[in-house]
Amino acid sequence: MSPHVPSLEELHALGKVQQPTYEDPAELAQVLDQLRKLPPLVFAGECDELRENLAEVAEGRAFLLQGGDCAETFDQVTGDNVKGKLRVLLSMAVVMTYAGQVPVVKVGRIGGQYAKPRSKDSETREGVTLPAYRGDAVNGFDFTPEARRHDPKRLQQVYNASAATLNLVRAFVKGGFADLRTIHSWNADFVRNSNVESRYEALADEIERALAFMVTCGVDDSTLSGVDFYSSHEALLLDYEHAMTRIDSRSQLPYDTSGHMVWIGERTRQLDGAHVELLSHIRNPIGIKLGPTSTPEDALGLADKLDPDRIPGRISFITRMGAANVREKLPPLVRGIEASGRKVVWVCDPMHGNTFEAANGFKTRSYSDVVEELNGFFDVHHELGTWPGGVHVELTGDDVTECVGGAFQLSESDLVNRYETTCDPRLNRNQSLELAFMVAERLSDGRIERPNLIDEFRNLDF
Ligand SMILES: O=C[C@H](O)[C@H](O)COP(=O)(O)O
Ligand SMILES: C=C(OP(=O)(O)O)C(=O)O
Ligand SMILES: [Mn+2]
Repeated sequence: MSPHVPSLEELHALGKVQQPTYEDPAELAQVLDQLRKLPPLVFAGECDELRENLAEVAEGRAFLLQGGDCAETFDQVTGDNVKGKLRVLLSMAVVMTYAGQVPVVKVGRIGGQYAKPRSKDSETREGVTLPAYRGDAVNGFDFTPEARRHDPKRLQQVYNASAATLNLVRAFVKGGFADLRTIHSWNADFVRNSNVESRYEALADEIERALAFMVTCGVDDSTLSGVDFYSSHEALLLDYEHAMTRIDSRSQLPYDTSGHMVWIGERTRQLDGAHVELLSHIRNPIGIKLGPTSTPEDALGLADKLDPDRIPGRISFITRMGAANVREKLPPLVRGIEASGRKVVWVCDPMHGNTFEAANGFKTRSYSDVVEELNGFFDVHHELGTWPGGVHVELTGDDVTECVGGAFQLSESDLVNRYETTCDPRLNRNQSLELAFMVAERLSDGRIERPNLIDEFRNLDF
């Protein structure tokens, strides 16, 4: 490894925030040795390509859609599950591209999102206290001492599960599943009679007609058959991310090859901490979560440390203020960064600042709070003249009942029906598509200054 990347020991010496505690260091060392020998999961060139796409977002010429599970699990690595998530993300992207008239950069919280930071180290049920579940990368969800033990062999399973997922994602997005001409079939088994369903069907009809027209006119339709889709996860486990960091043979620069984009969470963004240090050395595009306690100085310090050369597309600030805070807390951060002359990607995570416990004990979020935070995000950027670059959401392709509200007006008493997440509540398929229509409306309602694709099209030299 390049002398520029600190050793694992040096990183751990900077602190062990949110890290597992393993009983047997030799067992961990053996797993990490194995991981270091395995092939990269993504290629450095793909990370560069995503960074270039994100540079377009930073310039206001594209929009980022980043979404997927809060916590992926090993037993959900199935064809149907991966297909379901991809289907909802691609449908959302189509809605935003067509109705919002903006190119959409598509990034999944997928193929690596297996480790979770927690607010408490332990969990107590009926008088029994055990270590908290920290994601399948660290321990098991079952409430038993065996399952909750931190097991380093799980890191090998993270690699295997990520490889299987990414393999299928690549096959789907390039192998015909994402072909725009099949857009109707993506949601053929939609929950019937919903307002979202009919809006989606109408939009799909319009797109079909537009495509048929293009093809009739002789426009080359080969570009319709596949899309670019990238993977991302929180770079939480230093052991794993360090082991997956490799020197790119073309550039001799280090990349974290566990995913295309990695982000630093709200709980691990300490400027002098190990996570910021490791990510300052890798060349992937980086996300940085910023919660309501973030100051402009925090954001500037992180930007300077993680992107001293101001590489376009390198940094995305993923703000997660909460619906009640966004209008007050976001503007100083945006002003501070803009005043430094930096062009970053501003992304709204409308999930993590809006979690609450329902009366029946389920951890949930209200769809209306999610929309409220997004509206605040769009309004703030509109007022400051900056580009609201993207949205980062926790969602699933299934018809789960984890967040309240939305088209079907899920109530707290509905949560029990299909509550399947192992960590945070996710938007279901209807709620996700509803959100995509809402975002598309905000992007195209004329309030936000942006390139007009129709004008650009008119000026094309045929
Ligand atoms: O996904 C984010 C965090 O891991 C999660 O919100 C923490 O949840 P907790 O407060 O239940 O630990
Ligand atoms: C842990 C997460 O978020 P945050 O770091 O913003 O709390 C997450 O994205 O699941
Ligand atoms: Mn989460």
